[in-house]
Amino acid sequence: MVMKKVDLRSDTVTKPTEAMRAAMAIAEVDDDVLNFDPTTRRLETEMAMITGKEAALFVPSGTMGNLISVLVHCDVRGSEVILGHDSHIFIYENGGISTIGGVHPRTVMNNKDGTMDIESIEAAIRNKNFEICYPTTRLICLENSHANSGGRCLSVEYTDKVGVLARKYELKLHIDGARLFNASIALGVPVHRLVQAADSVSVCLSKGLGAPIGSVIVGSKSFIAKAKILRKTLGGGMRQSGVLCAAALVALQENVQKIEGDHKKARTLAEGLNNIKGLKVDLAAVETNIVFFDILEEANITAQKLCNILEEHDILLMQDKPKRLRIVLHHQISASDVQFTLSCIQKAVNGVSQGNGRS
Ligand SMILES: Cc1ncc(COP(=O)(O)O)c(C=O)c1O
Ligand SMILES: C[C@@H](O)[C@H](N)C(=O)O
Repeated sequence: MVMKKVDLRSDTVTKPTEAMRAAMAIAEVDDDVLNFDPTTRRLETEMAMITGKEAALFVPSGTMGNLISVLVHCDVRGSEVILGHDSHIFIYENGGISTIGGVHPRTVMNNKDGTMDIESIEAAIRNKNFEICYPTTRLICLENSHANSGGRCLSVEYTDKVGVLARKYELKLHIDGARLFNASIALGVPVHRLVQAADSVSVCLSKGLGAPIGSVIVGSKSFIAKAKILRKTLGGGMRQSGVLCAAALVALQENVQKIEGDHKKARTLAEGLNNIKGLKVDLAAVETNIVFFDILEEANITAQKLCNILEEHDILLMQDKPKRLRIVLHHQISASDVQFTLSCIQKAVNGVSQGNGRS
């Protein structure tokens, strides 16, 4: 019997549901480069409506969504983007905005809650009177929810303030909204209101929404027109993309309502971990589906060793640092999976002899 893996490495690991596969099989498709694929257009129309933006564009990944967005806003040589020192764009996207786009990053420290101090953002904006030396600031990037802060949510009030600052200096605002639906559900704020201040947003379909592939960038019609050309330049123009978008449409119908449950499972897991001697969780940081936990010295086990022990029980986690691990909940993790994981971690950390332990 093949044991089901409890895959907690990320919310990017979900498999397409039967409903998604059925929709993919019968999707109405056409060439989305030569004209438009009807199913892709349906998804883009739906996402523009949900986010309150004029237009949308389906892209293969969140990394490409962010890259295209930054490069459209910073289309002049010598451009600079202000972004968090712990942002996904700065840390995990191979420096693409610079290596491909020639855009200069200007990092501002992220606070524990994923925000950047407004004053620090303003201080980082270049003085145009010294352009003989300075790059030109053209864009500010936020990330909501903020992955490396543990999935913390940026409030609509904060986002609006950054929007006011951007407009004050005639800058654009992009939001990396890979987990925007998680932030919306956690805050109880509609998606369109949460991103109202943004000129562009990149939303992942392949994370908490559970679609197998893709992201959507949204913005003005002129922004999306430029983005579509740049997507083709980067090799992201897809032909019958409706096969993929059909699954994403199912995800929008079926999985948004499951996100709150993911957050509850994350909370249960976080509280359970925090009750295990030798482990520490910042419970205040657990606002959505991501849980970071630290292994204390008294536990006398490394993150890698714990990952290895858990893998023997078909539980997969991602190591963040030598004594820190990350767990990401998604709709294919059950409440019993959470309890089984807690039980296995308890035994591994407390050094209890390992049985399979699985009911
Ligand atoms: C906050 C954030 N932004 C962007 C991305 C990039 O998405 P993708 O993996 O689809 O390139 C990820 C993770 O993958 C992410 O966690
Ligand atoms: C690792 C990172 O790139 C990915 N976005 C994740 O959160 O799993």
